[in-house]
Amino acid sequence: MMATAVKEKEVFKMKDLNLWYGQNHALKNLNFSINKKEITSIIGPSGCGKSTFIKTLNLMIYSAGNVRMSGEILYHNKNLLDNKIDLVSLRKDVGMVFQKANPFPKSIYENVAYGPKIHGIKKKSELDDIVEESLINVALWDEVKDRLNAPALGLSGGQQQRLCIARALATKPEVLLMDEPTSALDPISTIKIEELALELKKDFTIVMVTHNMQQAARVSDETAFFLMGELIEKKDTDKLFANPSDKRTEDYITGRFG
Ligand SMILES: Nc1ncnc2c1ncn2[C@@H]1O[C@H](COP(=O)(O)OP(=O)(O)OP(=O)(O)O)[C@@H](O)[C@H]1O
Repeated sequence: MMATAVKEKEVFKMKDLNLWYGQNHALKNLNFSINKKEITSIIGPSGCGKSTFIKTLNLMIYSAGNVRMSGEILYHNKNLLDNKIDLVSLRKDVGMVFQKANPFPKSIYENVAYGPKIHGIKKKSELDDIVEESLINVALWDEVKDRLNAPALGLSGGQQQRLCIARALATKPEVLLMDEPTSALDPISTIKIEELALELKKDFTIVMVTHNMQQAARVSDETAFFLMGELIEKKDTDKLFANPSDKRTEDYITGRFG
């Protein structure tokens, strides 16, 4: 018998998820879901567990070492905390981009072709198509199509971040995790990434950690407010900002702390 039913529109469902770094109880009894083809923002003050949480969704959290978890993280009907999970295939389905763009010190082309090559695609024409499609998807193709063999590190910060998103998209994931994807970018590059996220949610499910409440308000369908490892509330972004249910959410979004 299946322990938990997952609704069709739910991509992830957390059930009593707890996480400890050694003795530090960093995530406490999380129970909520992430919906398909929506943008879900995770907000909250520094140290509340945003990055920890987002890294549980593709189990990158294991690389922190000294981590213990209990409960369930259902990805569709699979519990990621079962030890049978194939990490390579999980990370193909659940891609991630980070605060600081981190292209490989290789060409623009090689950055995007890297994932598909690892997953066994060898044919040049097929790789070419994936590279083109991924770069079109992040609105970078026109800017780089004449210099695909140039070093990725020669791009601007905003372009590098879009390249990293293209790299994540090249393996055709279902979910894109974004951990403060714009905090190192100027306002114009930030808006471009936000517009891109809105475009991408037609095809992908996006989970985004952000320090920037205006950003959460601008782009996300749902917003989750974390405080000291707990989920205080999660609901439609408009409702959370206009009409928070919890005093602590209200204090945070009105700038009274954090
Ligand atoms: N690798 C680690 N080892 C031990 N403790 C950690 C580790 N990473 C994070 N923590 C602790 O877990 C808690 C949550 O940290 P986390 O980085 O998830 O918060 P955050 O909300 O993303 O913060 P910020 O907004 O500052 O990035 C903090 O108490 C932090 O010190």
